[in-house]
Amino acid sequence: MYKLVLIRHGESTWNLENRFTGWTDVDLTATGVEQAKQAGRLLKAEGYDFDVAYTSMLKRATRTLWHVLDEMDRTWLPVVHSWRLNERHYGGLQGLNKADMAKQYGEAQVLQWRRSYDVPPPALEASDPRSERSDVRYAKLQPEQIPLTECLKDTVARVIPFWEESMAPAIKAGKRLVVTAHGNSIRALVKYLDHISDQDIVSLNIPNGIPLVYELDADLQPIRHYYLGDAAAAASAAAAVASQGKA
Ligand SMILES: O=C(O)[C@H](O)COP(=O)(O)O
Repeated sequence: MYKLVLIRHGESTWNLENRFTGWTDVDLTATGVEQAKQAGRLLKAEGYDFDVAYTSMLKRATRTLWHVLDEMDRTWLPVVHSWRLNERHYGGLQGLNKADMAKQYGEAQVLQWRRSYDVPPPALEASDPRSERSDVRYAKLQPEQIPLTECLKDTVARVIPFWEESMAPAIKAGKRLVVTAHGNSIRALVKYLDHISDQDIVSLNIPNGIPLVYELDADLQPIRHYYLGDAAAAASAAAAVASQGKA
């Protein structure tokens, strides 16, 4: 049996301000730092250890990983960064307040933008100053690989090749992985692993900074999954994420 640990980054400045973030590179708040440290302490206390860490190209996930590894005295572990683990690109919504958008366009529209499987939010213009197409960290990508918007289906389409090419082979080679990523890149992976339908994925929300453990069989099929620590607190934190789109 293999174990895979997934952690959504701790609270970010734009989580606190309730703004659509996507690929915008915002930092953790003091609360987010504490959540990340707490995740590391919990993992250590529960006897977890890792051989390799995976994270995105964004600082809220990267710093979360650093705090986790620091608490575990594992700052020397190899770290793999991939743009494929970045948050879902939120297109023209990036920077806008979720509750304001619900007031202006209605909660049903915001729910569709946030959670529908295959309807993307309005796209950014490639020339929009918010576009990441000229960001040096993505210089090795083709411009078309840098999204101007994404629905979850698009995020699945970039996360799963990385799972298959890098993460899954590492797990099968006996490496213990910790992954710090984002609400929707984790939803993409979880949808794939648990074979969640396009309808049921709408109601899945991932809380900040709580380790989500997957136990996987020899074929990497999930046996069970659970949040470490207080299950009720994890459920209420996930419900709070769902509520961010209310007017
Ligand atoms: O990009 C964002 O705004 C958040 O990290 C995830 O947002 P969501 O829960 O609204 O999809």
